[in-house]
Amino acid sequence: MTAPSASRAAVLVPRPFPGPLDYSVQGQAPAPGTLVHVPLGRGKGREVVGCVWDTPQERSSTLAATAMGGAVAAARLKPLGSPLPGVPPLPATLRRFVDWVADYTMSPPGMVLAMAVRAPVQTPPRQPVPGWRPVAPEKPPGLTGAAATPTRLRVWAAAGQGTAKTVPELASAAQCGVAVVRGMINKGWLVQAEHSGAVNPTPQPDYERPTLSDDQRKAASLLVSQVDKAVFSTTLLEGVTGSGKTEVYFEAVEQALRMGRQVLVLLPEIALTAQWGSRFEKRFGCAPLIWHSALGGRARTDVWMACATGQARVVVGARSALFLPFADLGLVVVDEEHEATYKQEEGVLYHGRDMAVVRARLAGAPCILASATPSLETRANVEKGRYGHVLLPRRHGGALMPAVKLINLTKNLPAPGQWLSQPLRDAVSQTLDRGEQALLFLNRRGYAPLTLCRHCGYQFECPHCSAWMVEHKSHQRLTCHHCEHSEPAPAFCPQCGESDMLAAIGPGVERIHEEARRLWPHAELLCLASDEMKSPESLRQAIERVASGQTNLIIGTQLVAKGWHFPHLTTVGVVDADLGLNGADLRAGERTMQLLQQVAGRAGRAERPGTVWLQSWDVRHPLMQAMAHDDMAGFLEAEKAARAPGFWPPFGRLAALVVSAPIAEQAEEMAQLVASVGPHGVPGVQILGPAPAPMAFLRGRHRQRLLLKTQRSVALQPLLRQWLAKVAEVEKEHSAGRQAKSLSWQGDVRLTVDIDPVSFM
Ligand SMILES: Nc1ncnc2c1ncn2[C@@H]1O[C@H](COP(=O)(O)OP(=O)(O)OP(=O)(O)O)[C@@H](O)[C@H]1O
Ligand SMILES: [Zn+2]
Repeated sequence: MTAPSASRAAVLVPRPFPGPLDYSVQGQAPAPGTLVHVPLGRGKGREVVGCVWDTPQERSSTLAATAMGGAVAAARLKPLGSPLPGVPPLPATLRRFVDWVADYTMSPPGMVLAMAVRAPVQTPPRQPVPGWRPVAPEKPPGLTGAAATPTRLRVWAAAGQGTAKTVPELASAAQCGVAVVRGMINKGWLVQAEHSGAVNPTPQPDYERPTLSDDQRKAASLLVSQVDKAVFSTTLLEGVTGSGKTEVYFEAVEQALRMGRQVLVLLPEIALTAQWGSRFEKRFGCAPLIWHSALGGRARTDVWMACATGQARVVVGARSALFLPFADLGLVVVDEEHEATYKQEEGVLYHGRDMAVVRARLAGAPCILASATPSLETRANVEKGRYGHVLLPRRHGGALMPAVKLINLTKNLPAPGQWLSQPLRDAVSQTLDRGEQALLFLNRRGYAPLTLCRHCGYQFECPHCSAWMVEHKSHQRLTCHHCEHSEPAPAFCPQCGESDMLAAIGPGVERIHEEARRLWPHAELLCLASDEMKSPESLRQAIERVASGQTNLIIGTQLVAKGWHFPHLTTVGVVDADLGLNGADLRAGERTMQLLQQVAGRAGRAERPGTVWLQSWDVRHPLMQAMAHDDMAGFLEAEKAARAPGFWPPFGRLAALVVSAPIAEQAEEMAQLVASVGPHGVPGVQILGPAPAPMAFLRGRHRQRLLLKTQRSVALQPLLRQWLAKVAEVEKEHSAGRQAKSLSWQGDVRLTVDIDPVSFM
């Protein structure tokens, strides 16, 4: 170990530079991880908050050397500013994670750092308040015999756990009044210590433990032993819908709590945190800390600080919670690991599930991936022996898996302008008659996906995207689902001027709602779609109404297919089971299967068995057959067999390159040029494209796509780095030569690189 140079410090700043910048330091450099103000650029007073970074030797040798080339003469260095007051340094495990994510996703490390430090930079931490700790490790003489009441002993134990706690925190942890705690302070048994100022709940490991079934106990004991070992491992917790996966991984959470370590649980959607939080509360006696982008600045900084000081015990959140500065992470859980929403599609393009595994590895902690329909990627890792595997084959409490029935739409065609076939109508009517709940599922928001002029054929398209405008009847507007564009519902055709010929084509969830209201006027209807649920609170109330049986007919989009527990629901009707099967997406089949399984899994979770009806135009499709015969294994084998020969994931790796520009020719020309300098003729490597992207026009930009596909044995990032370096070289030559006729080098042409793409738009 060499002492850090007294004259300079490397600081990573939240800007797209290739690596940290050097600053001059008077005396001893602050420790790596310290957040400091630093001047940036030429102008006076331009300052940002950066993070003191490690020397290249201290970083992993496997990382590409990202230091800014060529040392700047010491005399020309700008001086390091003051540290951010009250903010603990970023732990080394988080700094290594930032480096790792940057390296893997090929993003500037400063942009990854930005995600990790935004909270305390935007909202400074609270002033510390007094907290309390035990006066000594041993119980004081006064706290013995009759004076050692169970309540006092609980307070004593709580005070000794983790960091200092406020009086209300101790009272809550020991389930007693504040007077007991105050009394102990007066006796001198507790002494003052610094506390962050925010009140953090203390979950109790055995607040209310369920009795696990044999299957559940077996699965749980393996997960608990992983936590106990306190080393990195990854385990897939696979269990059919309603098998109690949550209860099982709660046992692992309990173990981490007992060991005094921190737990991170990732959910694929903010919407799920409320129901998850109340389950957690029932099990552990208090709410978890919640982290997601909709949180206010103060709340974010409180959670951030609680993670850094070790006071946060359990944090549940969206993928961005991976970048919280946990002091002592002892377990990472990724619930519904197969969900595509784990992929961040803007800024740093990372996959939350994969990065969760990396985060756990760097922290030396076990990772649990939970799902009823694990991704093929995760299954492949299980097959290779990289991930462990535990299975819950049955539903909890003897509930049966729902029966699946296919409705052939070619033979049961609904009347024009209607979407529910007779068999489905009958099934719903009978369900309502029995006093049970039914769900009609259509994964399409709005009223109708297309508005058409029947006179001239004009289609209402988004002016900024290659997409139809979706009618939203409730707001009387046409809206693009790919950008912010929205306009009032038209009164006449802009092309031919006809006013009575505009027609809504196809159904959205609002239209099914309308049809259902006509068919079952006495039903208690509820529409569960993101457009209706404006706040987490309105969603929570809606879920509660369904769960408690206050509604008996639910119309919903993918929002209802999540991990909800609806005990009264027995009939699920999927209005368009084929939706999502077509298109350019590599995982279209797999994804549709997961969604259908997930929505089917809401049915029959309690005493009464469930039935799922799938309306399809193609009942012979392998997926419909697999659904009807409960043969997911067969379906997955077929999926794998289709992907293996071409080395598609998980058998090979992909990177997508998207070139976009305001003018179509610009994007085309640049894409051709990118392709021309690509790694052609390299064994195990294939370049596909360029071709116009399926969304050839998006938010006002024309898009061309290329795919780099490699076999597993090929290192993808180095190949891509060389490729991009060549692109930059050619770009330089062109701009030096000022080739005026080349459009690509003028204006706003962008190239984005997406490693392991999930979206194929
Ligand atoms: N051992 C148990 N004791 C009591 N209740 C249980 C037990 N196991 C599961 N349950 C209950 O059964 C229901 C289903 O469990 P849970 O939601 O954990 O299943 P899941 O596998 O996560 O389902 P999904 O994949 O559909 O989200 C919940 O209401 C849960 O509280
Ligand atoms: Zn648009």
